[in-house]
Amino acid sequence: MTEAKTDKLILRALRGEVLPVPPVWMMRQAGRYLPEYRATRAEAGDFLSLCYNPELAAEVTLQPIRRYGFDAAILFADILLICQALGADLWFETGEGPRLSTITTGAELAALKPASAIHDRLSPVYETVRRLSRDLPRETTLIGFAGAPWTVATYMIAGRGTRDQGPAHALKAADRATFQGLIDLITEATIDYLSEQVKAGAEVVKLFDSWAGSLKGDDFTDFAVKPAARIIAELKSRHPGLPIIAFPREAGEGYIGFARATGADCVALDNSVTPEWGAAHVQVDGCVQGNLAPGHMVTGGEALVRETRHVIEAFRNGPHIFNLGHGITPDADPENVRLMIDTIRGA
Ligand SMILES: Cc1c2[nH]c(c1CCC(=O)O)Cc1[nH]c(c(CCC(=O)O)c1C)Cc1[nH]c(c(CCC(=O)O)c1C)Cc1[nH]c(c(C)c1CCC(=O)O)C2
Repeated sequence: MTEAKTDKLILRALRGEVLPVPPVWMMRQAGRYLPEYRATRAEAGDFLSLCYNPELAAEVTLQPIRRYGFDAAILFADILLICQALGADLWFETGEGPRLSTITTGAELAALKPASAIHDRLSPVYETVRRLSRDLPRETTLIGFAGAPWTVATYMIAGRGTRDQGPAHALKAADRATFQGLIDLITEATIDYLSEQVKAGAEVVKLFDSWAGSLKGDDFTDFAVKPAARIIAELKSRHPGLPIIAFPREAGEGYIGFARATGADCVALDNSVTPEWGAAHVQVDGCVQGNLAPGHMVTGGEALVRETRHVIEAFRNGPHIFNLGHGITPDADPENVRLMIDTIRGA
C-alpha cells in the first residue's frame, strides 16, 4: 500500500486517529438536491438505469466531490440492487419509492438464485468502482456499501418500504425457517458483493441497517448484530485491514457495544441520539460517524453553523468522521452544504 493511500484523512480517522479537523462526507451526497445529478439521471432515463450505467454512475459519484471536495466518495448504487441480483423484480414508482416482488413462503425463497449468481447482474457496479478508483482525486477515500440483511429482507418480504416493518416481523413470527433462510441468503450474497467491490477498488465499506431500530431484545442480537458480525469477520479475513462502518440506524441502547460485538471500525449515529451521548457511549469504543440533523441542509442559517460546531465539539476528544444523521433530502439547498463544510474546515 502506498503512503498516499494510508494518509487519507478518512482512513486515519477509521484507524482511531483524533484529527484536528474531522473529515467529512454526507449520506446521499449524490442526489436530487443537486441540479447536475438531476441532469445526469435524466440522461440515464431513470434511477435504476443510472445505477447500472458505470460511466454515468461514476459521474454522479464524482459530482459532489468536484463541487465540495468531500473527503470521501460513496459509490452510486442502491441497497436494493442485490434483491434484483438474487432474482426478485425491482422497480421504482416515481415519487413513491421502491417496489419488489415479495418473498413470504419457503417456495418463493427457494426460487431465488444462489448467492454465487449475483455477479452477472452486479458486474456494472464493480465497473463503476474501478472507474472511480482511477478517477477520484488521490486524497478522496472511496466507500463501497451494501444494505444489512435485516433491512434488505424488510424490503424483499413487504415488496416496498414500510413504516414499522410489519410484514418482516410477521414472517419472522410465523415461519422462522423461511425468515432465517432469507437472512442467511442475503448475508452470503452481501459478503460476496462487498468483497467484489473491495477487489474493484473500494477502500472502506459501509453496511446500512436503516431499520435496525425496530429489532428489540434477542431480535436485535440475532438479526442486527449476528449478520453484521458474520459479514465483517468474513470480509476482514478475505481483505485484512479493510475498514468497515456500520449504521444500525435508531438502535438506541443497541449502539452501545455495537462496534465490539460486530468488529466494525466505526459506528454511524443517527439523530435519535445526541452527540454527547454518542461520545460517552459509542466513541469510547472507537471511531464514530455523524450526526448533524439533515434538516439543517434545508433550513441553513445560524442554527446550521451552531449545530455543526456543536457536533464537532462533542466528538473532538475521539476519532470522528463528520456526516449527517441520515441522508440529505431532495429539498436541501446546495449552498447550505457549502456552509456546513466551511464551518467544519474553518474557512
Ligand atoms: C433504505 C435505503 C435505500 N437505499 C439506501 C438505503 C439505506 C440508507 C437510508 O436509510 O437511506 C442507500 C443508498 N441509496 C443511494 C445511495 C448512493 C450513495 C449515496 O449518495 O449515499 C445509497 C448508499 C442512492 C439513492 N437511492 C434512491 C435515490 C433517489 C432516486 C432518484 O433519483 O429518484 C438515490 C439517489 C432511491 C431509494 N432507495 C431506497 C429507497 C427507500 C429509495 C426511495 C426513497 C428516496 O428516493 O429517497 C432504498
